[in-house]
Amino acid sequence: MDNSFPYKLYLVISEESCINDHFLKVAEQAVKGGVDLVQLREKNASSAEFQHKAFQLKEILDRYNVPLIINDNLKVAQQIEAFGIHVGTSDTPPKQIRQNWKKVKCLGYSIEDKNQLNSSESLTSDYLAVSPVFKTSTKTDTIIEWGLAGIEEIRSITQKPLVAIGNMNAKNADDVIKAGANCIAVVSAICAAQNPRKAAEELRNKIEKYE
Ligand SMILES: Cc1ncc(COP(=O)(O)OP(=O)(O)O)c(N)n1
Ligand SMILES: Cc1nc(C(=O)O)sc1CCOP(=O)(O)O
Ligand SMILES: [Mg+2]
Repeated sequence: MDNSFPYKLYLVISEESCINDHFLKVAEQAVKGGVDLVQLREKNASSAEFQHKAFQLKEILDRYNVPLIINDNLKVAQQIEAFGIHVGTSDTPPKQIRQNWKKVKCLGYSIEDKNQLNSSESLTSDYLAVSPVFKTSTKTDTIIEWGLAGIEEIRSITQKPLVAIGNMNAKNADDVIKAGANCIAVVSAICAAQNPRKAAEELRNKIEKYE
């Protein structure tokens, strides 16, 4: 498998998803617990607010050498010199991102349909997100639910690193890794936890058993 994507536990964070503490504190605790990649996903913020939050978050993550991915917004990603960007089928397509951001180090793309898998958009991406593995109330504008069989099928078609997202938690993380995912991405399992560090540790331990 591709060494250029060594990440195993991916936190997708927003200010509003952090219900028990400030999002910057949640992110730092999550990193201490074993998160090794973070995405800032602010669907309702203005670009200026998004950029401000991203700067603050990047300052913390840089101390731990944990890369920051920006959701959707190429300008914000470039302005804060993020590690990368995640886009889906309704966003700026990956090839266009590459053309406009030559220095992008990590480009993620959501897979909602098998037909996307051998497309040039997927081929130019650094990882593919299985979107979603299981239905989740955190994001409801999705099409299907891949399930474990879906991960296995995607795994048989592509060699790209696969990120599993959608209702991921410490109970299902091992099955998802066994099915062929390389990395688990979570929102609520960490952002809504009473103790984000402990929640991250639990997930990390589960994942590492299958490394
Ligand atoms: C790691 C990861 N996987 C999937 C998504 C979803 O992206 P997208 O389909 O573009 O939906 P929005 O997040 O923009 O609502 C993601 N953000 N991160
Ligand atoms: C940001 C995101 N993208 C998804 C996709 O299916 O592409 S599901 C999702 C939210 C995942 O939240 P939780 O861990 O709380 O289920
Ligand atoms: Mg998007």
